[in-house]
Amino acid sequence: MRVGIFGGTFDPIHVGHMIVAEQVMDELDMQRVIFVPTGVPPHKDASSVRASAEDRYDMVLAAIAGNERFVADRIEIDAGRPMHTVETVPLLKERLPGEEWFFITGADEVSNLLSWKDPDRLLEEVVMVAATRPGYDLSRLGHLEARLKNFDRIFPVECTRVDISATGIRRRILQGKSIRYLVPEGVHEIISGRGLYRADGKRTRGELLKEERS
Ligand SMILES: Nc1ncnc2c1ncn2[C@@H]1O[C@H](COP(=O)(O)OP(=O)(O)OP(=O)(O)O)[C@@H](O)[C@H]1O
Ligand SMILES: O=C(O)c1ccc[n+]([C@@H]2O[C@H](COP(=O)([O-])O)[C@@H](O)[C@H]2O)c1
Repeated sequence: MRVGIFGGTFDPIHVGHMIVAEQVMDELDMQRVIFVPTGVPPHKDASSVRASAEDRYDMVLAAIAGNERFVADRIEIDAGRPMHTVETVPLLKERLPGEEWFFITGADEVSNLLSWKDPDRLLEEVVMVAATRPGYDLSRLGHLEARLKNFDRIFPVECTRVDISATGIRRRILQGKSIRYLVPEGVHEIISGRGLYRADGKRTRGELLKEERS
């Protein structure tokens, strides 16, 4: 069985992630994609993560609902401490069935691979899939070739490019703008129902302005 691991902060998970997961799965004939939301991020300031790990996990569950090949795993959330991918991957491989393992990332993230913990060891564990993302040219990966023993284990996959980012979605919410269709419907319901990413924790600026006017 071919399995893809898709790690991410998913703050929130959005349609860009779903397109990458589906198209990489299809292109590489994977039977399963495991979404692994970061608990305490190993590579960025924890305070830059806006939603709680539980909210982000619930949004991942809502996003993958209805796709029997997509599953989610809490390993990094339950750890309650930073986990580098090179630590997470062997634990998942021990616990779950699978013969061929891949780690799915956007091309932007792969181009930073030298700053990850033990990238060459990670590339022994998984083939790293670099999914195309608007604004990130795959030729930018060339600089890794001389620096990584296992550079040939990086596999670019051309995906439909959608210029959506979690940062852009959070910004739109703060501006009181709609994010409908940028995230799966179930994720939209969680964000609006729980008032996630709003400046006041409850209503958007647009909603407050509408209330003031009425
Ligand atoms: N629109 C997209 N197209 C291709 N890959 C994407 C896209 N959005 C995110 N990714 C990839 O998905 C993985 C997880 O991304 P992450 O959860 O950090 O989302 P993000 O949109 O990049 O978030 P942020 O804007 O907060 O940095 C990363 O490897 C990232 O490169
Ligand atoms: O292991 C590392 O050193 C490492 C450094 C940077 C990113 N990652 C992983 O890459 C995935 C995508 O990260 P992000 O910040 O784009 O959500 C996520 O699973 C991170 O844990 C891992």
